[in-house]
Amino acid sequence: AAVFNWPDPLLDTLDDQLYRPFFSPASTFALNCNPRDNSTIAAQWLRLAYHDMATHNATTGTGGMDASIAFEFTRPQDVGVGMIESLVDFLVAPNEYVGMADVIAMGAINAVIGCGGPVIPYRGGRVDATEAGPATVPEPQQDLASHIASFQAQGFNQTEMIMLVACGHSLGGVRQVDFPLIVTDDVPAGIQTFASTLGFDNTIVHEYLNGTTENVLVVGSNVTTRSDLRIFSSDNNVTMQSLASSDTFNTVCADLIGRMIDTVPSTVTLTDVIEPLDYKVWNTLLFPQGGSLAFLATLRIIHTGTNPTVTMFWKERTGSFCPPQGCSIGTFQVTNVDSSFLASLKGVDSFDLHSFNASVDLTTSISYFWFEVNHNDGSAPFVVDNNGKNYTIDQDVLLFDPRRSSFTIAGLEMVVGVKDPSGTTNVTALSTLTGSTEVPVTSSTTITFTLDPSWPPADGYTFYTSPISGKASSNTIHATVNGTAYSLWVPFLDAPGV
Ligand code: HEM
Repeated sequence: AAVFNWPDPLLDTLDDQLYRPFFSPASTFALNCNPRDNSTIAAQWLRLAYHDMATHNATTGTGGMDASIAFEFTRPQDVGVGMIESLVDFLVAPNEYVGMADVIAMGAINAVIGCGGPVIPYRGGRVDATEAGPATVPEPQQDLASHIASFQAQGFNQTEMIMLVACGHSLGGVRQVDFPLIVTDDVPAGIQTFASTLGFDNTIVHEYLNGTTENVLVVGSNVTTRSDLRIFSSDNNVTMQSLASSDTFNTVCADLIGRMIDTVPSTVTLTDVIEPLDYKVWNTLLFPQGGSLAFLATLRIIHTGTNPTVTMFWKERTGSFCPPQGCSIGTFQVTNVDSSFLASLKGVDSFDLHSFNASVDLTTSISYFWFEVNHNDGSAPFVVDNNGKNYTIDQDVLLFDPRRSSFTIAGLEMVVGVKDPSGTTNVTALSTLTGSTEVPVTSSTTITFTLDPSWPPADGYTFYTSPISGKASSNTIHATVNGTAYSLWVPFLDAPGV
């Protein structure tokens, strides 16, 4: 599993999106196999993911899961409201570190579990394309040889092609409005589903094998577009028969859909599989407050039923203030929060959030922190120290100040403190903006801060402010103070203790 060395914005964000409930649309909307457009959100998300991947060329190492689909919606093979609606579902999820391609991949695994299918391992780190890929999504009117060639190019052999199509077409169906030449007869609700069951299961296989299928790509009156029939029968049904066991079907689909979402350009390296972290440092904030530095931090621990006592320790940045074993403070609040559906399928039902609100000496400041978890059972306290590296605070010169900041209807009046009395520091933020269905879906803008007249200098800090758009999904603040460049990523604006 991926090792989390704090700070790691990519893993940090992906962990939140995977395992924090209702945090990301990509882990929420498709649950309960929720219906939409007479199909399901899950079916729409899975089709979107396949079409995004289908630009891959295994020989040249180009294309794959790269969100190039956002540039390709006008192509006939990508027709359907579900495609654009799925992208809209995901618009708020990317940030500076997590691209849309990672979100589409996350949508695919949540689509499958949302409809009762198997858990698929998730890796992150996909890189978004800046232009359309080749038009290589297979189409129903093409012949078998073209389909074999397409899947070969995407990295799947003929057997795997049969399996992947059966897995994908476990969900959803063909809409008459989009494919009138395929769905030639009127069908209820304008869609001919691939199988008689809604969920992710191998009913598609059984109904194909026992001749009861109504899959229009198998038995439709338009023989030219019977692509599923040509594909499924291309090895005399040997592969389809092998999928008659639902355990085999689930194992095969988890493997192949996993490979599908991990199909990326050869220049991209994905992370290891991201599992729920045993310990995650979360929502750290450092800012000047009434003659000291307020330091807020939360340690997220997988709930085990025991009630450990957690202590946070820290060391000063300069001089000596803390005792040799470090300054320390106990939790001010422990909250038990639910985990996401995916986390619960991995055996993690909830997390305990141990929150700290420390008052750090202003002059000696803080350089790093760590935790001791005491299970109160006579065993030695367990040290949580970022895998031996400690949790390092690299600077205290440029700080986001959540208490001086305020929310407005338009967004946020962000206030940052700069440890420089001159009042002439040039402070900017790079805001990552979401919410556009125009490509590129994620954009960024640079914002300039000005001296904040409502917050006079205090505690050695000068305060600067700027309105930040409500569409900013995260901000990185930049300032150069006395020749040194500082930057601070602000992924969240609130934390326990603010
Ligand atoms: C030769 C290969 C394939 C062809 C020709 C094909 C063709 C089609 C067509 C024509 C539709 C109807 C779309 C609509 O009406 O909105 C469809 C739906 C769908 N396809 Fe495929 N497909 C292929 C492979 C795959 C693969 C490999 C997957 C995923 C692993 C997949 C997943 C889906 C899903 C989930 C739907 C249902 C969408 C919905 O209900 O909104 N397809 N496919």
